[in-house]
Amino acid sequence: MGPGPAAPHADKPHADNPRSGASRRVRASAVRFLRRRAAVLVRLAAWSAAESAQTFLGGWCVARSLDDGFLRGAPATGLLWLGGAALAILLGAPVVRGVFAQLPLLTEPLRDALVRRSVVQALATATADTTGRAVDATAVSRLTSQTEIARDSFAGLVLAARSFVFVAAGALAGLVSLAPQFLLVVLPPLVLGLALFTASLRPMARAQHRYLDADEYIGRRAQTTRTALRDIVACGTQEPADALNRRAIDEAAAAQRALACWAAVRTLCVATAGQLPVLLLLAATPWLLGQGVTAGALVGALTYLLQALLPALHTLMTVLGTAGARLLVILERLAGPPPPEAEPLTTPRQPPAPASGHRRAAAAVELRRVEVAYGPGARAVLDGLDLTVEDGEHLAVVGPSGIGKSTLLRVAAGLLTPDQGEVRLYGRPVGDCRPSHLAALRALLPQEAYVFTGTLRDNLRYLRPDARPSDVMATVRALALDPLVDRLGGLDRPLRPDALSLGERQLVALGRAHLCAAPLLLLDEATCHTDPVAEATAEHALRSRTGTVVVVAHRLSSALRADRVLVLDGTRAQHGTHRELLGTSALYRDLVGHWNDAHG
Ligand SMILES: Nc1ncnc2c1ncn2[C@@H]1O[C@H](COP(=O)(O)OP(=O)(O)OP(=O)(O)O)[C@@H](O)[C@H]1O
Repeated sequence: MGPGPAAPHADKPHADNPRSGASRRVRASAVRFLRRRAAVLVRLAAWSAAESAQTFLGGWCVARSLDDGFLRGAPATGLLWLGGAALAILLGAPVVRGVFAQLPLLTEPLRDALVRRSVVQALATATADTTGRAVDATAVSRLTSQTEIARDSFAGLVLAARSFVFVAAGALAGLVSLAPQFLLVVLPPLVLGLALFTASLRPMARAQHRYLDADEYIGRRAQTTRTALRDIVACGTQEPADALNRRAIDEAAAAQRALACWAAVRTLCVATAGQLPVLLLLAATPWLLGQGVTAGALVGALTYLLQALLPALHTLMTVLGTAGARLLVILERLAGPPPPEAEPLTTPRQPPAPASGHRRAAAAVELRRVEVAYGPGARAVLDGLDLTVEDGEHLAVVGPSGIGKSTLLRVAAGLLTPDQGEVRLYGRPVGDCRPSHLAALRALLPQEAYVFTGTLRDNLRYLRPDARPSDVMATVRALALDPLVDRLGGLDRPLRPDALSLGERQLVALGRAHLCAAPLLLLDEATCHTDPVAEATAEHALRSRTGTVVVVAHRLSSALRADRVLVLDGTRAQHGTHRELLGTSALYRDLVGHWNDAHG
């Protein structure tokens, strides 16, 4: 009974549309943010321009030291030029200081803006909740670690992007000044690598999103499974729960593989834009020498490529691929709608609003062409089954042993995803319901009643912890549980499950179902160990509460009490009242005959 695993896509973290909307909002906010800080950007560019000069001087001095010094037999001149290159490196120190003085003027306002936004979001979530119970569990993380990560990623991004632009400008200017032919060799692979990298950014960000989503989904599934463990075992739904968890893990593994593939693409881009020019330069040396390019210029060009361009490119691509994607994800989350609610630690107390907003207008259960087979080669247990159970109806399901009655209930409860067909609860496809929604819509009582060590009151209130004492007493009266309460020494005396008979355990579970807020109760031979009087009392009580009851009938009396009976007969299904079915269904007549024989 209670929350069980839902279809794997039931609580997928983000739909596509909210995300693209969030991307747009992030872009617009980023443009506004940078526009307002144009002065800082100009100062940053001014300091970075000095970095261009430093890069330019580095290669140029090396070239001169060879051409005008060492290769001409004038080592003193060569050393002088190398001293110039060293001086350029030393001059880099104040440049770095100047850049870092400007950087906080960009990163701190971003952090402040993100903190402000997180607080507003958390307050909006809390104030929008009229029950006063809403807790945005991610708010603290957004306020602390996520904003810090965003700030650090942004700082890294600014540093890397700025450095690449100005270093590349200095290096390209140096190459042209040494020999314009260098551009013919260096530019094509550089442009190709950068274009490839730019094209891969969007899918790389998508892969990062997918991985984070999958990772978070595993976390939520682990929490859900841990919370619902007792119920999963009690309902015998370990297999579907296991399958869902496996699917979540497989998805995370696939997402991580995809991410690794994009990391490989990034390496290819670095190789194309950064290392291929070096190779081409070496290969083109005879041609370049033929063009009158000097040996010093060649070494200077290699200095530009190896000392300046390649490290800047490598840093840019790594930072964009990792910190950039992280920053994008965090900004989109902060700009988008609040993240999906974590699975509740306890079963929700009230059913959520139905999808259509017309609970009474939608059928409680709708099955359309539902097919279920346990395994690829296995015979279909349910084959193209159509079934509508109206809200407020009481349906009994009958059929020979092993025909698929429990399967039908598990499908209707959203615990078993059919191979084909559609299942709706109150108008909403079960696949679209999060486990918490499913738990609020329906309660499934299996034959093996689940009772835990604790008081009888706790056991009864398990699916509705906030039930008032008067509600509990109403349930005790409705199900005639007084003798059991007396025997146990009161509602608040601890009970031991193994000290209860199977029938008593079923009574406790039935009481729990009576007290819970779910409008749909699915009873899978949940009264088989109770005596016929207790069964009749329980069914009457469950039926008297507002809602729908579907019962896998253990006795003929259950079928007689129902509004309608569904007879499962192999792949065929017939329904009607008891009287109608006696006339139309030979199988039903057999079952009734068997029940009559068995019970005199
Ligand atoms: N997890 C499973 N794996 C493989 N086969 C299964 C599984 N669960 C049920 N089956 C098979 O599916 C068929 C229908 O089982 P189901 O429990 O739905 O029948 P039932 O009508 O409820 O039976 P009973 O009245 O005996 O409880 C049976 O043949 C059963 O062996």
